[in-house]
Amino acid sequence: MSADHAGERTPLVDLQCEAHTYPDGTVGMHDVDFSVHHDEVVALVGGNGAGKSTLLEHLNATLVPDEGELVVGGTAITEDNKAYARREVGFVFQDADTQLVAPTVLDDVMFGLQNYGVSGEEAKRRAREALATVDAAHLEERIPHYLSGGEKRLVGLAGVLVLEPSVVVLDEPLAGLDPERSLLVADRIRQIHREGISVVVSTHDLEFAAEIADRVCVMAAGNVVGSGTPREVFYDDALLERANLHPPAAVRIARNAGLDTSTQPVTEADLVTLLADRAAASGTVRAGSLDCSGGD
Ligand SMILES: Nc1ncnc2c1ncn2[C@@H]1O[C@H](COP(=O)(O)OP(=O)(O)OP(=O)(O)O)[C@@H](O)[C@H]1O
Repeated sequence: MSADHAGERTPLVDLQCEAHTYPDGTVGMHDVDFSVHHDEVVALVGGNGAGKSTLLEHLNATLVPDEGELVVGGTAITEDNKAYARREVGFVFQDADTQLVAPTVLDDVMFGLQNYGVSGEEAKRRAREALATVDAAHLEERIPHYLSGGEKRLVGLAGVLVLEPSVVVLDEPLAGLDPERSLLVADRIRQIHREGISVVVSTHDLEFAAEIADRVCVMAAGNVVGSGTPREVFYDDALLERANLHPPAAVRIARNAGLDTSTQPVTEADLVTLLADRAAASGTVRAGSLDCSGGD
């Protein structure tokens, strides 16, 4: 959906945080007003220490504001109903070890379901289904602790999806993943979105953000300093500079090659289309003969 219309509907998650101060006195974020709406993928971008993880961890009440409020599905979250926030907002941590607790992968994915009273056989069936969704069915008998970083991330995602949350939050989902697994995670995010689950990801990979996001929020020094569609954000040089970010490759290549960027290409597929159109216009290449396997 268009980010411009995002504010017209009741958000799934609505966070107002005047400040979050860590025990050592560091202010992790301040003056943040952040919502997640139905049917959207939001990418949170920003330099190291900008406050992305701090913000994400507020979305399911892992962290709470010094002053402010978290509202999930219209319900204000307090000490007493944090479990509701955790169920509605599934969190895939960057450090997957924090969420893998059981002796085998299958047990681990079943764990949350069993906590909610789902019986053994039913929990097993649903856990297997969730593992298959993230292409990790072959790992079910493995010991979580010994999985590779990328495998842990996929199993963590299965453990979240199996609980059928309304929002999935992923902190740096591509960190440490090989290119094949990165494409798989991007695909899974699109699939989760198609199934009606909203997604929030933090990432340093702006190409990935351009590929998957409906809305990009830019953080700097603990604050959300700008947001918009990928095109709006990735052609806003002043905003990117403020957050110490460089535009995604498609933007840089289009500019460096002196292409007409009035269509604001932000993805590889956009760039290929622009090149194909230009080649067709100059009569050198038949339109459509260039291909881009990365796009959808
Ligand atoms: N547990 C903590 N105790 C003290 N300070 C913290 C803690 N966690 C984060 N911070 C600080 O809060 C600020 C925001 O950190 P955060 O991890 O949210 O940033 P980030 O944008 O996710 O960074 P990165 O991209 O490097 O992961 C930083 O100054 C960081 O040092």
